[in-house]
Amino acid sequence: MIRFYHVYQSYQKDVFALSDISFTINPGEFIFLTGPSGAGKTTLLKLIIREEIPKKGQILVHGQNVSSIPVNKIPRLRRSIGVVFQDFKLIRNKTVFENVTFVLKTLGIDLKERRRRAHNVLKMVGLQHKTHFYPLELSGGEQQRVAVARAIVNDPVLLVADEPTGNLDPDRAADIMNLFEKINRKGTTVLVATHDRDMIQRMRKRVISLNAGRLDHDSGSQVHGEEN
Ligand SMILES: Nc1ncnc2c1ncn2[C@@H]1O[C@H](COP(=O)(O)OP(=O)(O)OP(=O)(O)O)[C@@H](O)[C@H]1O
Repeated sequence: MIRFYHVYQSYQKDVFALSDISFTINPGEFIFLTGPSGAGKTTLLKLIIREEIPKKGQILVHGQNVSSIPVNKIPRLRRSIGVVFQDFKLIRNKTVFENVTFVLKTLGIDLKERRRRAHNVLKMVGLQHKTHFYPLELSGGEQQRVAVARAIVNDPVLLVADEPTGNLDPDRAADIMNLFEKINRKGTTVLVATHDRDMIQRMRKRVISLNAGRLDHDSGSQVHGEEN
């Protein structure tokens, strides 16, 4: 599903945001990616969605080498991945409904079906009553939940989330994690970057820890026969 093989990323000469990262994530796994601020978590997620290309090493996502994937195949790769960005990336002049169903519209899915799917996911995140609001009319936590709804509306094969509970109170954060677990049980692979140690402990999932760009620990490395 996802394989990193001796991956390096740098933004400045000889300064590495990621150094020699290798791991494999199998289909259907639920993984937390953790580590201090600046450890490289967001960078790693950006490499998976091909927002960036590694300086060295190989990354396979769904069997494709993301560095060499043709430009015209990138949209298809991205459509199979639901992403919750750290800064939500909601479109300001579109309503919650339009934000959540934007991708469905580009895929030619009709309004009735878009409404049905939006209703389902907005109910899951507890925002069905805010369907026609604009992002700036919502709290930070509500915007975050819209971003989660948008990420799952197209039943992605892989869900990638960068601090998806950072702006939420503990009860809401637990709701979102329960939702992710539910999605995971239906077969979606879930990868969540977070600082929240309590949540990680409570959830008892595989944990990959980064520190200063290096893979510090992978709780699943023996189970999954990795070479870290
Ligand atoms: N576009 C960029 N240009 C230059 N340096 C960058 C860029 N993006 C990230 N970095 C650097 O790469 C390192 C890793 O950053 P990254 O955002 O991946 O960390 P993180 O673990 O996600 O941190 P946080 O928990 O604070 O979000 C940091 O030292 C950061 O300053």
